[in-house]
Amino acid sequence: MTNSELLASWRDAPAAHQPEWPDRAAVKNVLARLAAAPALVTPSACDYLRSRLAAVANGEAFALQGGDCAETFDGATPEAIRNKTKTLLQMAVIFTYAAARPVVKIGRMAGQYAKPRSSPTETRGGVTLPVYLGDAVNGFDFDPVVRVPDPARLWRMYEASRSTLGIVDRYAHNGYAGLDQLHRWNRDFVANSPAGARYEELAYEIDHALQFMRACGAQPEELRSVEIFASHEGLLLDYEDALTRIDRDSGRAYATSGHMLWIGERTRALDGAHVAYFRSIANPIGVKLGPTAAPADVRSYVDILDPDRQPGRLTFITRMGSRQIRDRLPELVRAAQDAGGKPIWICDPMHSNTFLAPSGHKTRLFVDIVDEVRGFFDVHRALGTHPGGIHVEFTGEDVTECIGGGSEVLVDDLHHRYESACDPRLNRGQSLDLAFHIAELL
Ligand SMILES: O=C[C@H](O)[C@H](O)COP(=O)(O)O
Ligand SMILES: C=C(OP(=O)(O)O)C(=O)O
Repeated sequence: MTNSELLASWRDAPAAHQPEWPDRAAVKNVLARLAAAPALVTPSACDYLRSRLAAVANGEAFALQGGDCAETFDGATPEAIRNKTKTLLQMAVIFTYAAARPVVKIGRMAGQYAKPRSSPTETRGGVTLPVYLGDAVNGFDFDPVVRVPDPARLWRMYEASRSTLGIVDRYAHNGYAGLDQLHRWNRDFVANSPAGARYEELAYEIDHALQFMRACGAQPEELRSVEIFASHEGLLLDYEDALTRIDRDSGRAYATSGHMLWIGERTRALDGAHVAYFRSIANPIGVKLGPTAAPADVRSYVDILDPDRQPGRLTFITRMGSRQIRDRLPELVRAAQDAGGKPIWICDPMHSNTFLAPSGHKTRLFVDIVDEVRGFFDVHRALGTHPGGIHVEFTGEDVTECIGGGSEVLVDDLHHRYESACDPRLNRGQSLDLAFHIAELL
């Protein structure tokens, strides 16, 4: 198959969870605009992430992937993005110190605007409307006009992603994200949170170590800037295809909407359009694996998506649920080994631990999240493989969406600040608390 045949091949396969746009001409127009627009990330930056992930595949680094369940256009403010970035950096510092290994930081950011849903419709008070599919497709308000898929939103997704990348990039490189700012990230937070206070103690220890290093003449690069990569679920294939660019040097195709894209649990059919599209791009990619994933599927993903067995190319993001992780994961890890693959294994302890609280809020128990991560580490330790990282949904705000952890959110607190546009996220205290639990495992 030629490169362009490979790139076009996804169009012949069934594509699950694609929006039904009412105005096809408008879709064509916006896709043409996107196809002519500048790439959001460069192929060389994607290759660089792959090289960093190769260290994770080799057991020399740990990966932290996290951010909102569903980004929103209104939520893409500099302050909210900085708060999310700070949370990501604080968690990463906790891991780095605990594991004494580099942490590859990957935001669920700058592109996480489309959601696969369980049902195509939502009913409230006897009224049924199309379900919210993410800001890239329709609006969140329960209103018949707002819920109609609008292709102009694909352009807004591009713009919001571009502006988010710019904010993160400035934050990462202007001195605010360097290790000498450890206390500053926590300043607004330490007073009212046990996890913040624990973090502060750790920050003092790190300060001490840094002073020692400076006294020895060392100037670690992380003191001044950090690397933060962007990832999202590559759900909307028309959007991804329009932003696919051929790298002039290598002749390979790259999704330029983000450094790393993943295939979701609902769209990972082996003969489906998502697998076909992902096969054609050279980015580092992920595949979510839920409890129904079979060992034979894993062998096929390795063969189809990582034919060259390139370290850092393929990540399996497992989301089994705290009750199934210990039973389901071992055979999948062995299947990847049988196929001669060396994928990265990342634990998503969020997506199979969701339930509906009596108040009607979708929520997750902090203890289940911790337990799934523990199960993930137990399995890898027993098999002698590397528990490569975690994938979490969090925000930098003090929301009340998950129960327990940090400064204890109770089931009756959920309504106080439930702001997620889709699934429940850890707030900042819960995120740091989780990071300290994981640090013990590291
Ligand atoms: O984030 C994951 C899915 O999009 C989400 O869990 C779907 O939620 P639903 O089951 O409410 O549709
Ligand atoms: C939809 C998601 O998860 P999953 O595919 O694992 O259900 C997600 O991570 O947003």
